[in-house]
Amino acid sequence: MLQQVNGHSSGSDAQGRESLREDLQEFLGGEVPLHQLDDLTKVNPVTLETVLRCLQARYTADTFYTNAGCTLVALNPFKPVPQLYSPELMREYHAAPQPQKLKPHIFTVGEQTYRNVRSLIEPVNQSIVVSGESGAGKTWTSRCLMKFYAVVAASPTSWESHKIAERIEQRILNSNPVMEAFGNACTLRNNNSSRFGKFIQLQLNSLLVPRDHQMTGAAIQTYLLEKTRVACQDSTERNFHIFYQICKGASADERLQWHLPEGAAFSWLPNPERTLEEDCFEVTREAMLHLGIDAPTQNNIFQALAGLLHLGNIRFADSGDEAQPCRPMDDGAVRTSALLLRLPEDPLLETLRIRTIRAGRQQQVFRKPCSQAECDTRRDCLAKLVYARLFDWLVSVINSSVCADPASWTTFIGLLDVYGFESFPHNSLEQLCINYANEKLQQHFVAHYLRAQQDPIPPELTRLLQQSQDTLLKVLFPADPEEKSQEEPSGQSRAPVLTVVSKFKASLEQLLQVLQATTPHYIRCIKPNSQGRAQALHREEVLNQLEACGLVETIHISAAGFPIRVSHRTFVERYASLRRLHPRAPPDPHSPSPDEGHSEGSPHAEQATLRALLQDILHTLPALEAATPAAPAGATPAPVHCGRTKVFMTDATLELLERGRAQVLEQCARCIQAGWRRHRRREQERRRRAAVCIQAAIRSWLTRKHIQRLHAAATVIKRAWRRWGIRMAFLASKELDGVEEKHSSQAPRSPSSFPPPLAQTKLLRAVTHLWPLGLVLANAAVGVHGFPRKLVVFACLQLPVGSPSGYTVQAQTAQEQAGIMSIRALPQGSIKFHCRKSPLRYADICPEPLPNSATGFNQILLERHRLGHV
Ligand SMILES: Nc1ncnc2c1ncn2[C@@H]1O[C@H](COP(=O)(O)OP(=O)(O)OP(=O)(O)O)[C@@H](O)[C@H]1O
Repeated sequence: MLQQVNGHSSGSDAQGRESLREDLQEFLGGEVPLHQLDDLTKVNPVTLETVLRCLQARYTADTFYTNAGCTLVALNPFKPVPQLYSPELMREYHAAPQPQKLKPHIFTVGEQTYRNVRSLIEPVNQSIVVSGESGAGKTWTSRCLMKFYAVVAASPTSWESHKIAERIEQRILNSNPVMEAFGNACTLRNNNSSRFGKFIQLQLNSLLVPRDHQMTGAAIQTYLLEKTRVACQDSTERNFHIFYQICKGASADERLQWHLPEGAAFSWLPNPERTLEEDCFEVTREAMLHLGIDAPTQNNIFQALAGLLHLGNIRFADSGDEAQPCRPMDDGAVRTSALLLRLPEDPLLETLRIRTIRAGRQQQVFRKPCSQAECDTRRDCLAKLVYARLFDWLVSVINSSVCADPASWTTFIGLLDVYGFESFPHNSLEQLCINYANEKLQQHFVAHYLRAQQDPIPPELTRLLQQSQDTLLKVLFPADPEEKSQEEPSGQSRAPVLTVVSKFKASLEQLLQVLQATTPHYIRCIKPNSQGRAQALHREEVLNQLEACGLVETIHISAAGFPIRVSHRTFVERYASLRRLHPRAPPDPHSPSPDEGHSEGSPHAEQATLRALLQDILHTLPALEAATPAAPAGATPAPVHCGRTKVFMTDATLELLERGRAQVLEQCARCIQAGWRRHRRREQERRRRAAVCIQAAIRSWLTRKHIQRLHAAATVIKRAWRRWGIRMAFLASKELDGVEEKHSSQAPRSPSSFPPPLAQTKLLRAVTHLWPLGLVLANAAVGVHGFPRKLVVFACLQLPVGSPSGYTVQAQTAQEQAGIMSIRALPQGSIKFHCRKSPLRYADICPEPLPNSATGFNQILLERHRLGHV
């Protein structure tokens, strides 16, 4: 039953029984299934066997990444798992509040480094050391990490800067196929094995948007290209991919031009019949084009490579006489090689066969024919020299294409893809344990490898290549006198060897210096089987790798120890704000201060102050733990120890501190926001009041001005109106008087016609008081006629009845009467009737009534002589 439950096959051997016992234990104990253990530190007990079983269970469940304390273990799936590297997943890890809570992944490491850079905690720059044996997946991992940064560190600002970033990212990704074509080869262990070490510095810029770092460029540094592979390959392996690519992918024209006929055999091109997915010439060409290597330059490069292939076909036959140079077995190979490398044929042959020796004080030159073996070595050396320079040149071209201006980047994340051997940047105590086995291997490797690389270059080879007419070779081998003197140090035969070694040492030291100034992260790639088969984990092979990399020791140290170590200063700088959460009571003034006894500013005083602050911070930990929602009651306190210069803690403690810090920062942010809002509101209110004040002042000023203008205008109008009124009154009175005078001058004057002053007064009174009655009577169309009417009128007007002939009330037609509004008797004896309409011009529009005149209506004179007709 157990076998069915756990899916293990039965076996009679001891291993099978052991396995069964463990299964039983696991089953009865109800432990978490092994494949669900995300961290190898949780495996109990931590032994090679249990770690291996856990990895195996996870591998079977298609779970390829597992944490091992500070290291991420990556099992090579040996099959495409697209959903594991999709941009969506990259974004998910990037957006997660706590990526370490997600499933272990290289994106967790990538995101952690990116966040560390953004947090600006020293050391800000980060490095990821990807290690593992050949074929374990280091290059794949580095490539995925580059893609991850290309996605998450893309510019979100302007469209233009986004495009620039995209272009740079594309170039960085394009450098991969080129580097792999020229630097990778199919080996026994890996079809696409990197034959060089690589440190990629991804340059990030935070100048545009602080705290949002974007990838602005990259710099690639390569180490120890295995150039011997150009001329010496194992019969089961292959040369660098690029040689196969040009032989298989060249067009008919190119074949002609490069002298690569179909099916041609080259001794430096073993296993040409094996076609790999890496033999993609078009992809390499396309990528080269994107990196700025144009078609003619590419042509030049491929022609030189074809020249090297033909060089490899040159075979020498022993002359049998030491004094005679060896004879080439195939003149055609020499000719074609010289043609493609654009070298003079005879000097090429001579350089390969004859050694020049300078000796004596006068530096006399001796020419010594080489043995057949020496000729072969010189030929190989020539090829290696050309290929190594070409590779370096390519790297420099890639760098000039992807490297950002130093002023445009502030931080970097370094990806170290170390091949074949281990190279951790820090060699502290646990690294000594972890890497002990690796150091042994590395020692062996370096000793072995360096011996193979100690490529003395005969100076005549360099001189020969400087004679080439080929544009590319001229660039690779400039006739530089300085270089010449370096490579030809007047007969000191060991000097070139020392130069090569010291160059490698210097570049390695430089790399270690760079790494030591960064925060390192480790990814350990494990190869489940050497055949590259999916779903197959060979226990022995994996066990060897686990042992070699000291993974169990790493887990022990991570589980039992304190993998996080931070200097006092950094710790205080980062977590000082935690004291806000739980401030301690002020110190007793009578108790001695921590720096008492130390002079101010002295290192001791500073250390004492730091320690006091440190203790304050550490005292907040229990409260922080209690505030954690998931914390079980009575949980053990977070493990942390304060050393002499550093604070030692576990991942859990770090997480707790970080959570507390985030809480404080949030509170501070809220406080700042509230303060800012208050300040902004006050400022707005102040501005509003000021605006109202200004508006009121302007309005009152405008109103005053308006009123002043109205006043001035009114004065002008008043004056004009008065003048006009006076004029109109004058004109009206003149007009009325003129008409009257005219009539009076025409009428015969008798003494009785002049009423006495009393009559005049009465008449005026009549006009004033009785005219409405008179008006009524005068207008009465019916009832009163003839004399009675006349009498009524005269009585109304109180005119002297004795002189009725003196006044006449004219009877008018009905239409004319309708227009009469008033009657006026004038002393001269005439009566004026005011009508609605009048032919008079000025009297009608006179604004002010004259004294003794009716207002508002026209006046019509009744002529005296016509009064009799009434
Ligand atoms: N995560 C992965 N998913 C799918 N296949 C992978 C993965 N990692 C590695 N591989 C496969 O394993 C092969 C070897 O990987 P890679 O070239 O990265 O190994 P390496 O450690 O760089 O080897 P070397 O040191 O020889 O260069 C790849 O060609 C690929 O087929």
